[in-house]
Amino acid sequence: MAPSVMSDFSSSATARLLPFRYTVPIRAVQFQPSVSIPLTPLRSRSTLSRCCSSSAVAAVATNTDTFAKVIDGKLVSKQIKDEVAGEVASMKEAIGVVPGLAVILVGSRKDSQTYVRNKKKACEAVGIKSYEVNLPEDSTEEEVIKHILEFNNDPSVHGILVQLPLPRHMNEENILNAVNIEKDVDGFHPLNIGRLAMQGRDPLFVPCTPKGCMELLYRHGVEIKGKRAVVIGRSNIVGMPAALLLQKANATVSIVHSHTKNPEEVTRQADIVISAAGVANLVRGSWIKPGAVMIDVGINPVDDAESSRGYRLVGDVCYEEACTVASAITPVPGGVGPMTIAMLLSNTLESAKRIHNFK
Ligand SMILES: Nc1nc(=O)c2c([nH]1)NC[C@@H]1CN(c3ccc(C(=O)N[C@@H](CCC(=O)O)C(=O)O)cc3)C=[N+]21
Repeated sequence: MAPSVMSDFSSSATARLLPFRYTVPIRAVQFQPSVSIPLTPLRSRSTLSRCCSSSAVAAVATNTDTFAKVIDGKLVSKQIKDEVAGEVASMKEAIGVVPGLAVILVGSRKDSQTYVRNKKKACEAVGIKSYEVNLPEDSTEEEVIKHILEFNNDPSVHGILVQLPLPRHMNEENILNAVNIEKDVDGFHPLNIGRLAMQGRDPLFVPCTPKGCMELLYRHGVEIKGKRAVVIGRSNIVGMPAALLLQKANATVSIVHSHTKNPEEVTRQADIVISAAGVANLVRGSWIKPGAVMIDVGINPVDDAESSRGYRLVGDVCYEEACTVASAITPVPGGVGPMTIAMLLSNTLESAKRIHNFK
């Protein structure tokens, strides 16, 4: 039997994905101490198959009594996409405006191409028009900025996304600064991030991945106010904005990073963990407070001869161990990843509504 899936989602329309006021207590589970677990991340295939193989997960998953609930990001993202599709349709009917998203991809990284293709598909599925520019790896910063400025001035474009990472010779800051903040659906412009960090100010857009994490917490009735939260990682696009959002939601927040002396001990204090470290199986069972809620942002490829791609994706959290300690957990894949795309669509719709003053 598969782990139980949390399904107490709100049916709220995209009423702009505000925090829900009600809470549904997450059932605490019995702590099963794990014995002498090394703190070093598990990287080798042999260790991985011992710790976090999918067959091990399936075997343990038959015991649903002591098992964390699975926070199904794929399901929630589907729900959000349906909500967005409904609003896109009514906007088109009412004022004849179709939201538009422009995506700029520089270079030919396979993973970036896949992400961009998935974003385009997701746009199509909800009725958002997508525009794509592909530039060669050796383009200049000026060429990229030229396209950004064109999209800034194009009234049919409501959101602009520059796929990251950019080629090494480009200055990311210069490029992201060129995006009109009114169309910055990624929320990466320093003005948007700055407003996110300030009391009493609100950004026009919140970065998609951390927003997706918060949305999963809200839609599963996880109480955040007054809780201890730990964010692992401090990147501009995930860790740092995630910590700011948790703080805005009145959690007491710590950030664990590569120079933290006692990451395990700090993480074990947390009622809510958002992990965005990019290290496969970094967070072991012993790092987790019994009953904690685990949001796993990591998407780490590990070799897997049995998979057709030759690899499979695992999170930062050792899923199989966490399942016996945490009260709820996001899987990888199927957790935060699909939410990132859903939030991008939601931000693009929000932008079109704001620009056209459509309520
Ligand atoms: N300007 C910019 N904005 C971004 O939002 C952005 C970016 N650059 N660069 C790369 C990262 C990564 N990212 C993901 C989006 C969806 C999944 C996703 O849907 N993953 C699925 C499937 C993964 C698979 O099977 O390949 C899952 O986790 O279930 C993952 C990762 C957006 N990013």
